[in-house]
Amino acid sequence: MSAVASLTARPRRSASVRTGHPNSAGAPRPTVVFDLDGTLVDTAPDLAGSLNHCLTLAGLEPTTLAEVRPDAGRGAQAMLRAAYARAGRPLPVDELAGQTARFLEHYTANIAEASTLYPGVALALDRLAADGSILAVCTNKTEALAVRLLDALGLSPRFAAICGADTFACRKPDPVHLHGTIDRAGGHRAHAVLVGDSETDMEAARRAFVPGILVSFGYDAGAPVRAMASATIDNFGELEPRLLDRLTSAFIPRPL
Ligand SMILES: O=C(O)COP(=O)(O)O
Ligand SMILES: [Mg+2]
Repeated sequence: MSAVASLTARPRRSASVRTGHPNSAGAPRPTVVFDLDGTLVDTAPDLAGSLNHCLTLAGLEPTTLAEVRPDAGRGAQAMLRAAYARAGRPLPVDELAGQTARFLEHYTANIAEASTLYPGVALALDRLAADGSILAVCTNKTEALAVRLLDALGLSPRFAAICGADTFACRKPDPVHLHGTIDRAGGHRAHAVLVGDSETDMEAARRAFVPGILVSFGYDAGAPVRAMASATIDNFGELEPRLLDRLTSAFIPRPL
């Protein structure tokens, strides 16, 4: 039998029921959980815009996108701390608190001005959904900001669950966040993967006993993170059902 014939002979998964239990053909439906910043969406331009809004009001020079990008997935406080450090200016606790509130207010109002989907995201989500995968988002943005961004980009209806840093008691890398997302999506923990761009994501996957797929184009894809990943993809064309089947069927958690 040719490779094509053997693939087409494989039972198709039913996309009609939102549950992780096997469909009538007996095939388990994979749950594909995505990180947001640096994985589905390049949010660095809008994050840099909000950071520069804060820096300018504090009398500091604006920072460049290249300087912001490595910290773009680490939250507002990390970006502010790094920018003040680059400028050689101390950042007392009360100023950090005020600047964080200012950052979030500006970012909420400008969340989808210059943020863009990474190439191939929409097609990959179509393809995975057509194959019967359950799709979900697990991000360390707050849930409200994540929903706001995904709404603005027209992506929200594609996901069975969108869970943020404040959805559960714990956030990534705590496995509670990833397990809760899978559960809320109606998925099955033994047939799930996490697609992410950072050490936080790969650590969350490892602690949740779920394969972690690293995207090499995100904000944090250095050698240490690659070593933690079960697989690395260079574009969304590589996120294929065959890869998910291979990872979920042969997954042996790495030792702690
Ligand atoms: O906003 C953050 O802190 C990071 O968001 P992410 O988990 O979607 O990368
Ligand atoms: Mg990220």
